[in-house]
Amino acid sequence: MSIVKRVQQWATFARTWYVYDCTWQNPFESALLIKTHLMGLHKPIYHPMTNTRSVSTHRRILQQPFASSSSLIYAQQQRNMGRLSKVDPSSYSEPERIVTKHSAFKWTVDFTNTKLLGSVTHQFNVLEANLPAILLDVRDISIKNASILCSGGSAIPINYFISDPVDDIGAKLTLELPEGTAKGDLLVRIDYETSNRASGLQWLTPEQTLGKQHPYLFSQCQAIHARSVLPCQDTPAVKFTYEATVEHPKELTALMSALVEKKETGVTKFKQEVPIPAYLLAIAIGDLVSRPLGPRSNVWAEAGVVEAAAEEFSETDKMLKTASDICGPYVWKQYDLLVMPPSFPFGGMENPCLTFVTPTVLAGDKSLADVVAHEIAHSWTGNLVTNKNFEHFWLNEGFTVFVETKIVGRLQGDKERDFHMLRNLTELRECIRTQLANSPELTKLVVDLSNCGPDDAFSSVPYNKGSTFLRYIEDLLGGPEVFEPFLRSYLQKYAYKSVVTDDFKSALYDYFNNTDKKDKLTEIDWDLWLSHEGMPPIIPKFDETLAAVSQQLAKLWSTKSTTELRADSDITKPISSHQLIDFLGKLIESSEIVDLNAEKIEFLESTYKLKDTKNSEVRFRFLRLVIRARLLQRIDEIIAFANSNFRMKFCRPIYRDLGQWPEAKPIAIESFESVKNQMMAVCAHTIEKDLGLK
Ligand SMILES: CC/C=C\C/C=C\CC(O)/C=C/C=C/C=C\[C@@H](O)CCCC(=O)O
Ligand SMILES: [Zn+2]
Repeated sequence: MSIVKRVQQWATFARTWYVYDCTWQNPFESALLIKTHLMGLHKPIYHPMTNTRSVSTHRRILQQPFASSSSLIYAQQQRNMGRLSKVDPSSYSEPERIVTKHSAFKWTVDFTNTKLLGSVTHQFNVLEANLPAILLDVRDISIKNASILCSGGSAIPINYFISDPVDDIGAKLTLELPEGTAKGDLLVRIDYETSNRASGLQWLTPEQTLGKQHPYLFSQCQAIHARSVLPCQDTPAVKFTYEATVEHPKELTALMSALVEKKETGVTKFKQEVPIPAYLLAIAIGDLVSRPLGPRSNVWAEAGVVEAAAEEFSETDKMLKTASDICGPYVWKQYDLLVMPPSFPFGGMENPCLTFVTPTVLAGDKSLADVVAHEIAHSWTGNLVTNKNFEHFWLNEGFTVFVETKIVGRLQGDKERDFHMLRNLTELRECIRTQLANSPELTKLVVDLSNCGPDDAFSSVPYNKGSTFLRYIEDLLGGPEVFEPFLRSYLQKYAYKSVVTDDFKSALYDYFNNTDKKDKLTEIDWDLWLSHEGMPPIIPKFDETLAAVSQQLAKLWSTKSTTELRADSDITKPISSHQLIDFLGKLIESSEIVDLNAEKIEFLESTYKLKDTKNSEVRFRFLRLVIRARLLQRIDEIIAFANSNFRMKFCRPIYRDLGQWPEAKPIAIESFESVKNQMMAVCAHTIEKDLGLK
């Protein structure tokens, strides 16, 4: 073997080794020194915490690209070794030692290079004397400089390095502190820039926008993508206020999850005075206009869609008032909506002061505007009382769906409220049967994220199993009259804080312990609800009037032939779009559908006028039935829908279904490869896994 080849082998092994253990805590240290020498780095390297002299060498080595084949092994090692935070398995930051109180961003938005350039100044509260270093989360962030800002205005540069990359999590930024750092306030400024592959940002070219004239930028930080936008304590255990100065093309409008402080040509200043977790940081910049929705609400969108959006979301203020009646005062001052480009990966995102909402809910008849009720509810459940880490995500989402259904109940009646819950259960069954078929542990209400990134754990379980649990408790304790006052007291008790499930449990016991409901509490099997897999162990008694219709239709269409159906007048009785959605969802669930062929599909399509439906929930379910019927002649239509929006709720199951259909799979893969660059990282990454490409 030539010496060159031998050196190459060593180099490959050495790169793997860095990935395996970057902290020099094992007997291979001397081997590492030899290998780094062979790689041409020529300088010995030292443990980063004990020798600051060689920090520049660390940086050279630790910012090397990491071998992806070994990074997964590394991720497990890293988690098993307990190096990720105890408070939050998805974060390196150490909220038990230091917390961020306030952050000030100064960003220049560079559309040419698709980067944010600038700085963040964090105001920390140091909780431990002599803290050796501040650990922050980063992902694809390039640090230019870091310094401590002194009260007199001077800046002391500090050493820093990035290490310990973990698949789907990011890496650790260590900012070394001078010896004897005291407890209390500490200001640290970091100059940095984002990468053009930042997982939390999406940059659209003018051609990818509705107006085709200007570029567009938006963020999606939940669950742990804020770390690709700025170095931060990217854990919901930490909440901070923020201010931002954003320099952007002067013809565009900049919006953030905050109040606008000042608007000048090409510079917008923002302020968020309510402490938020990093995942609620949000920014959008584009050619945007607005229409008023109420005294504290506007809807923002590209001009081509703003009128339709204003009409669709005209109930926003009513929903806000109803939510305040249920939950307490609205503390965020403004509640605006921003209609996103179709590639936004979720239905809605509860960014404070500015909910992001997918254009796929613009059905033309307000039938999908429940998403807004959901995002409004987050103003209390999630944004005010926040899960401490994403293992307890059900505290955000289960509570939010629970409040959302209460808003629906107040505005549309209890029958609609219960139908909403029952539709959610249809979705949950489908999710457990398909998406989570091979991950039963993710069907638990409280999940273990020590070996799994939050994006991979995301499903409708925390939403629908969580809200079912709360409805069960509400019914058990005597209904809304008894439970809603408790809900308000819980929200008040933990407002501005982050919680785990035990906090909810103790609030519940504290509240009801001295009442006649005390004995009822003993009936709750917490372990069964929180830690067991599968559907909710108890389904509360819901009003089934509206669901009975969709149930009956699903039964007819799954058991009867097309000829029999043509003669059945029951199938043509008028139904609501929600009943149509639930009926199609139940049909998808049926283990057998008699005569599922082109003729039946066409009859279904004509009976319910599905060809020109604007309702994305309807179209999505119908096309899944087309896939189930294996109608290859309609593949273009299926793919066109999957690629018309990258809301993961729709495109993931469609791509997954296509991946299980041998004749369609190559077409699906080819289509996915051709559009994946237009998807947000989270969407491309999960579909890649669904299609078995990763
Ligand atoms: C148990 C799961 C643990 C962690 C997952 C948390 C977040 C993961 C993630 O990928 C981000 C989710 C963001 C969701 C935002 C909005 C949803 O309410 C949308 C629901 C789906 C839809 O309607 O499109
Ligand atoms: Zn939500």
